[in-house]
Amino acid sequence: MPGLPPHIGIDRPGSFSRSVFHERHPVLIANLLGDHPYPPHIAEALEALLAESLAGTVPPRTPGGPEIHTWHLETEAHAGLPWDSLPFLWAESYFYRRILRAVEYHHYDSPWCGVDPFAPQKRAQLDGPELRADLDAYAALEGAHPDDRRRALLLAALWGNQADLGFRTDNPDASTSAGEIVADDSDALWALADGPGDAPVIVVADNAGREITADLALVDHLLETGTGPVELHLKPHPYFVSDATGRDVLDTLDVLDRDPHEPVRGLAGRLRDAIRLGWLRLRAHGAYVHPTDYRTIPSDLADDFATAKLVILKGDLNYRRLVGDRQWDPTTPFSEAAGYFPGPVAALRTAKSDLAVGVDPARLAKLDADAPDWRLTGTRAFIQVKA
Ligand SMILES: O=P(O)(O)OC[C@@]1(O)O[C@H](CO)[C@@H](O)[C@@H]1O
Repeated sequence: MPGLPPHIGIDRPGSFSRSVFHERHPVLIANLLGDHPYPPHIAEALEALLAESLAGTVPPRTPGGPEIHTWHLETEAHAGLPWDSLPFLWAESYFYRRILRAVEYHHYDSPWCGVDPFAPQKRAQLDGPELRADLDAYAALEGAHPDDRRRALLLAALWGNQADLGFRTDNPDASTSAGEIVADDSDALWALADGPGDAPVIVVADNAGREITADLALVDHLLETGTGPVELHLKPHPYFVSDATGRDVLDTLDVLDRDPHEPVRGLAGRLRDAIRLGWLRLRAHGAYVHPTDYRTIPSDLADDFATAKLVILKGDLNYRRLVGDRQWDPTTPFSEAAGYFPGPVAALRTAKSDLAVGVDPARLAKLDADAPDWRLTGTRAFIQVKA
């Protein structure tokens, strides 16, 4: 779009975005082949997709699945281009769409129809010791001062974004503890969430497992302290390894139900009641798996965003789609980069890609000097608000 910085691409040797394709994706495909007894034709399709994405061009064929018209137009606009020349955001999104095609996720007459290729990885995190520790910490908040509890729930949802399994594909030992918050507009976030009226607060979820668990605890708090309903927006199908779908929310509630801590079981019970009563609305929308940024969201979703009390966008990919996955000067004010968004918006994100906006210039200089890879390690976080 005119007036915006150029897209982040995947062509520059040594860049993070290129490493996602050349280092992360080979591991990702190997994980899928190890996790499932795929028959030869599916294994070959996955290997062919990997080879094509490393050295080939975009074929003219529209990848199957829902919203075929959108994907037809997107494919038409990019067919014949070398993968190397594609914008990072578009290329990644298309890559995951093609994975679903390769594993026949949307093929009604395939036994693999509806089998989430990433389910084994998601299940492992739901059963893992890190989630156990998170739930212990949640239970320990019982009786905490309301301000401390509120802060703890917000920070758990923020740092929960470190647990994204796409990032962990080639960073298995990445830190899982809280790091530095580069921008903290949390007062503005609460001022909006606590505002009067019965318009919903919308939480646009990111990852399943530890992150959605923390998000659900935050949603419960928003329901308890707010004056309107909460909408939790989910992906309509698997995407970017650990992105949360409706199925993942139900699996998470089952895990919470079985927890030894009463406060955790109580959380699950309140959330189930809220869903039944319509206070918590689970929603999915095709726009969340489009290969484009939120400047081009469909009008029905834009209208929902415009009338919400606040939209909380979780995670790095939502951040990339909000401000645009572009070569922004990191000191560009957040309110400028996200100024077009149709309503009040808050981004909660740990930095796991090159993109950053709204960084104070003195802080930027220090971050760049102290830890040149600070944008990529998930150890720096952002809470940014555009009212
Ligand atoms: O949205 P999330 O889960 O926070 O992060 C998505 C992510 O894993 O995908 C991209 C690279 O594959 C990066 O933006 C980031 O590391």
